[in-house]
Amino acid sequence: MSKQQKKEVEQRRCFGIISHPDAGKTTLTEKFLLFGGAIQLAGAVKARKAARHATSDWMSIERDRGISVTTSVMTFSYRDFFINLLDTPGHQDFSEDTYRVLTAVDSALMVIDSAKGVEAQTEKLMEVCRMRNTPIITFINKMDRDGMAPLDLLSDIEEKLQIECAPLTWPIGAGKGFAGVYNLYKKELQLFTAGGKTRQKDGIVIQDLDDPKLAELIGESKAEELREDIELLEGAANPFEMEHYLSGSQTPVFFGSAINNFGITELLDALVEMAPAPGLRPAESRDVSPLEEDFSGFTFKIQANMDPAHRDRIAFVRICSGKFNRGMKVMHHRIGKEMIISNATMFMAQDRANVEEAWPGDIIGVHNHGTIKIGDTFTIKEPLKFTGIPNFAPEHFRRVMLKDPMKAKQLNKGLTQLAEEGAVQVFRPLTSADNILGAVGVLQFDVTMARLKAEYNVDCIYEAIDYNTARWVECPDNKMLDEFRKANQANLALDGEGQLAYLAPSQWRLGFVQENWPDVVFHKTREYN
Ligand SMILES: Nc1nc2c(ncn2[C@@H]2O[C@H](COP(=O)(O)OP(=O)(O)OP(=O)(O)O)[C@@H](O)[C@H]2O)c(=O)[nH]1
Repeated sequence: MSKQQKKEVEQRRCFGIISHPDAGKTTLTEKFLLFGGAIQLAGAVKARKAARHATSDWMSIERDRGISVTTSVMTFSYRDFFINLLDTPGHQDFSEDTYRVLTAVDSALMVIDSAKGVEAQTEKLMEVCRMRNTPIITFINKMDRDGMAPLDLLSDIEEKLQIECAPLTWPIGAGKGFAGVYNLYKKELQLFTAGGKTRQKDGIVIQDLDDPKLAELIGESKAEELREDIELLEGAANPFEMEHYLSGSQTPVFFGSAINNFGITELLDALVEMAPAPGLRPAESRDVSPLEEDFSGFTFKIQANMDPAHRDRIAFVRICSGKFNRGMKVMHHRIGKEMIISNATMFMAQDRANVEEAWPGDIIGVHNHGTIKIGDTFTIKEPLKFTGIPNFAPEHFRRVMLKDPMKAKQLNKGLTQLAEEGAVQVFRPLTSADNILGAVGVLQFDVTMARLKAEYNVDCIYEAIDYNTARWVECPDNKMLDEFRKANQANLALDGEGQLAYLAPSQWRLGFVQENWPDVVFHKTREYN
C-alpha cells in the first residue's frame, strides 16, 4: 500500500440517501453539490434529471413521469474529501436498483420530513441498510414548516426503524417560529434566516444556556423553551456514541431546512468527520481491505441503452481495493476472461468524464455489450467474488405472453439479459411454461416492456397475476425438500439462475406455509451466482 493510497482512501466517502418521496432528497443533494462547488446554480440537479439520456427510448418513461428511474452517482468535493453520492429514485415506483445501490455504499443519509415522520419507503430502505449494518446519519428536514414535535419525531424513528437516536443539534421552534438549532456538542447556536441563499454563517458559541446572550438572540421565551428541552433531552435521549453509529445501532440526528440552506454544513461536516471511509468488503474467500495494492471491484448496477443502436451498457463498478488506472487489464472472473477497461466513466454532477485513475470508494462506469451482470467481480488476478449484492424479493408480478409465438427465442434471450442486468426478475413456474416477471417497483415492468420491444423486437401482453411476494427456498434435507416441492408445486418456480422460489399469493399464505414447513428456509434475498 502506498502512502498516497492510504490518503486517497481516507479522503473518500461513498454514501446513499434514503428517504420517502418528497422529503427533500433532491433539494438536499443539490445543496451538497452547490456547497461542494460541483454546480453553480440551484435547479441543476432537477434539470439534469430531466435532460439526462433524452435520446434513449425507455428513458422517456423517466422524462414523462418526471422521476428518476435509474440510480446515478454524483461526485463532489468538500473540504479535503471526495464524496460519491449515490442517488436513489424516490418515486413510489422505485425499482430494485434503489435497494441494490445501498449495497455499494459505506454509509447512508436518511432524510425525514418533519411533518410526516417515518414513511413507508424509508422503512423499506432501512431494512436494506440493516442487512449490512450500514451507518446512518439522520436529517430532519423542513423545519421551516410546522411539523411533529422533535421528541415525537425521535420516538417515531426509534419505534418504526428500531434504531437509537442521538440528536446532535436541537431545533428552536418550528414553522414560522423556527429560530435555528443549538449544536449540542459544539455548544453553538445557529440562527435561521428564511430564504438563506448561501451557506449559513459560523455558529455563535454559547457554552452555558443561562448566558443572557441566548435570550438576546432568540428571545426569552424561546431561550426558556430550549433550556427546558435540553434538560428533558438529557434524561430522554441517548448520548452520541461513535461505535454505535458505526455499527448501525444508533443514528446521529440533525435538524434543518434544505431549501433554506440551513443545516447543510453540519451534515457535510458530519459526513466527512463521522461517516466511515471505505472499509473491509466481504468476499466469498476472505475480507478485502481497501488498502490492498491490487485493484478489485464489483458491479451493483447496469444501465442499458445509452445508445440503443449499439446495445451499449454501462456497468457501475464500485472499487473496493487498489487503484484503477485507465486502460487497466482486469480479470472478469465469472466468464474467466481478461478485460481491458479503456473507457471507464466517472460521473460528475453535470457531466461524465473519462477516468484516468480512481480509488476505493469511487464508482466507475464500465462500457460493455452485455458481458457484465450484477454481482460480477473484477480483480487483477485473485479469483474473488464479493458478496452482499443480492436480488430482493419482488412484490409485484406480471405474466408475460407473446403476441407472436414465433418470437419465443427472442423473448427468452431478452428476459435472460434483463434479469442479468437486474432490470427485472424472471420466474418459470414448475407446472407451466409461463414466464412470470417479478419486480420491487412496478415501473420495472414498463422498462422491461419498452426494452423487450426496442432491443429484442418482441411485443408482449403483460397480465396481472395474483402473487404478493416471493421467497427463495432451501432445505438441507433433500427428502423434505422433495416433499415440499410436491405439496407446493403450483406455487413454485425457478428464477433466472435456476434457484427455487416460492411465489406467495398473500403474506398470510406465506406465513402459513412457513409455519407448516419449519425446516425449509425462506430467504428474502438471493445472491447472484
Ligand atoms: N418548506 C420546505 N420545503 C422543502 C424543503 N426542502 C425541500 N422542500 C420542498 O419539498 C418538495 C420535495 O422536495 P424534493 O427535494 O423534490 O424531494 P425528493 O425527496 O427529492 O422527492 P422525489 O424526487 O420524489 O424523491 C419540493 O417542493 C421542495 O421545494 C424545506 O426545507 N422546507
